[in-house]
Amino acid sequence: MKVAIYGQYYQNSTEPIIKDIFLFFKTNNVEMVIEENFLEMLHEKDLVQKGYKTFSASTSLDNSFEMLISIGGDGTILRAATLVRNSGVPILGINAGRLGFLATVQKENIDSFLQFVIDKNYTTSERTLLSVTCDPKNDAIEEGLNFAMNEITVSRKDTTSMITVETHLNNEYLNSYWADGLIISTPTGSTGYSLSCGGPLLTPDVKSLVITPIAPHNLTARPLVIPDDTEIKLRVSGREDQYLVSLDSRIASVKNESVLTIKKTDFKIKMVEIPGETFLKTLRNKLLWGEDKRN
Ligand SMILES: NC(=O)c1ccc[n+]([C@@H]2O[C@H](COP(=O)([O-])OP(=O)(O)OC[C@H]3O[C@@H](n4cnc5c(N)ncnc54)[C@H](O)[C@@H]3O)[C@@H](O)[C@H]2O)c1
Ligand SMILES: Nc1ncnc2c1ncn2[C@@H]1O[C@H](COP(=O)(O)OP(=O)(O)OP(=O)(O)O)[C@@H](O)[C@H]1O
Repeated sequence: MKVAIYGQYYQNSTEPIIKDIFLFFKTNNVEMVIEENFLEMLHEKDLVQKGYKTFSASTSLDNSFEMLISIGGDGTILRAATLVRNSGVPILGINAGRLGFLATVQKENIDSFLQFVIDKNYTTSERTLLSVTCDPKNDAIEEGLNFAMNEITVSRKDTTSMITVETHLNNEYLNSYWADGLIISTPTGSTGYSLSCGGPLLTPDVKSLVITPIAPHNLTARPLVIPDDTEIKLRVSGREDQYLVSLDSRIASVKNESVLTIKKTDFKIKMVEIPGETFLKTLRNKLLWGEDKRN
């Protein structure tokens, strides 16, 4: 068995996690291929021996990998998705961060969870992604990386003034949102930024997207759930020349009046689900459902 290992940061708390993972996989004869920048950080701290094979953003993973293990928080998983791309390699997140909504394995239980991996006793949950193209073309929206697992947003830049987001669905006019911005969220992203702006929660397997305005000044503008095969076109205007487009954690500046076309990608990202660690359990645990002792 071969696994890819990825992390974005090195902190003191990385050491015990790495030790646990490496010892477990070595004992079980699992080959580890490590993302090149992360391996450099581990070498600097003298945490692992030399001689490991590496991968990078430019050498895409293939289906000879059982999975990619992401060490960090949700942000690290979002970045891991840009390494996995359309390879079909599933992602398992070990939560070294704070919330860890997508990173489901707690660092205290690494061994018992990795045993499920060795035994191939896990399922995968397929996540819909969104892609964006810009007309005229915008080099800051990197070709090949123009997709998001959580959401694509447009928002105001360098101003407190609101933007107007003219929105068409399948070429039919929907609305011109007058707001700080607009979020187009996948079901995965529905528990992220969209939730903070009053959007609904979607389970990951729902075939829908959510359009959630960010602080709309039109008080009747509400989050809207649409089928995930909808083509969404946005044209932004505002006082500044440019506005911001975000794809999960990444941002680009786009010129006003450009047309953004957003639709789901033709590939999905697979997230590893360990027995007993379901989305519903994560909802209860991370959103503290059931903590109200009155019921
Ligand atoms: N006001 C907000 O809630 C807000 C604002 C900007 C971005 N975000 C989210 O942050 C993401 C980028 O992450 P980052 O690490 O670069 O930023 P960050 O460091 O600001 O962290 C954002 C927080 O959102 C959580 N998060 C990310 N994806 C999530 C998901 N699918 N479900 C539940 N929680 C999730 C993370 O655990 C983290 O606590 C964006 O995709 C967006 O969803 C949220
Ligand atoms: N490899 C790592 N080793 C140890 N700690 C890490 C590692 N990666 C991330 N962390 C910790 O997690 C924090 C958040 O990481 P990351 O940016 O991946 O997640 P996030 O998007 O902020 O989400 P979350 O709220 O789930 O932590 C970091 O600031 C750090 O404290």
